[in-house]
Amino acid sequence: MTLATSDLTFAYRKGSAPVIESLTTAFAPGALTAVTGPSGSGKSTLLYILALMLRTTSGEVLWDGRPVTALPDAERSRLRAADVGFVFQDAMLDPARTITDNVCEGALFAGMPARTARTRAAALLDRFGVGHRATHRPGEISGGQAQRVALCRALLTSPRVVFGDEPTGNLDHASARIVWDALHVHARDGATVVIATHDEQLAAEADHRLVLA
Ligand SMILES: Nc1ncnc2c1ncn2[C@@H]1O[C@H](COP(=O)(O)OP(=O)(O)OP(=O)(O)O)[C@@H](O)[C@H]1O
Repeated sequence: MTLATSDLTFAYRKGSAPVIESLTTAFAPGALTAVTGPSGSGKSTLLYILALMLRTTSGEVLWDGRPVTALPDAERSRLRAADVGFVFQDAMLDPARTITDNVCEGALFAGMPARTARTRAAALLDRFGVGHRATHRPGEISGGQAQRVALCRALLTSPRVVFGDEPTGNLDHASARIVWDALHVHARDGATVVIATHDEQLAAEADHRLVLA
């Protein structure tokens, strides 16, 4: 899916200085774009806007050319559940639920049959080396393992769009490599992947770069 912004401006409060001003850009399918820029330049904010978690103050966000800003909340949630995977800097797993249940939750919300979700979850957990933790709870696994679980959750529906907000920020080099490469492979498979990062080495490997000031 092609994501685009047209003259996008965003301020957190009415009358306050915009965090993003008059941004017109596009993110193509089949490519990983690294969004870089100093702390506070609006990288996370841009991802939240593109993922329909925040609404623009003015300007438009286009999903495959369709304006999505003015859609009702329920429709925006439905689009997000159907098409978007999101990996945050912290894995943000539900501590009360098993690893498998954490991975499946969003897909079930998006309407995937439970049996399909569990089968896919098992395959993804195995692929990322955490299959042996499937019945454990988040408190019983390491930070690097938790982030791989979050990656499985983001990829479970094979979403057409995946965002990463500093997805490797808390990881050791080996785990960061696993997460980054998986996101890059997902892009190569045709998805639109947009990652905010401070990691210059990884950003240099991206297909495209958007630098916020
Ligand atoms: N919920 C909020 N309410 C008000 N201001 C906010 C909110 N979230 C972020 N901001 C402000 O918006 C600006 C952009 O923040 P954002 O988190 O998007 O930047 P960033 O480039 O991702 O930063 P970092 O690299 O430190 O994560 C900052 O000045 C920040 O203080």
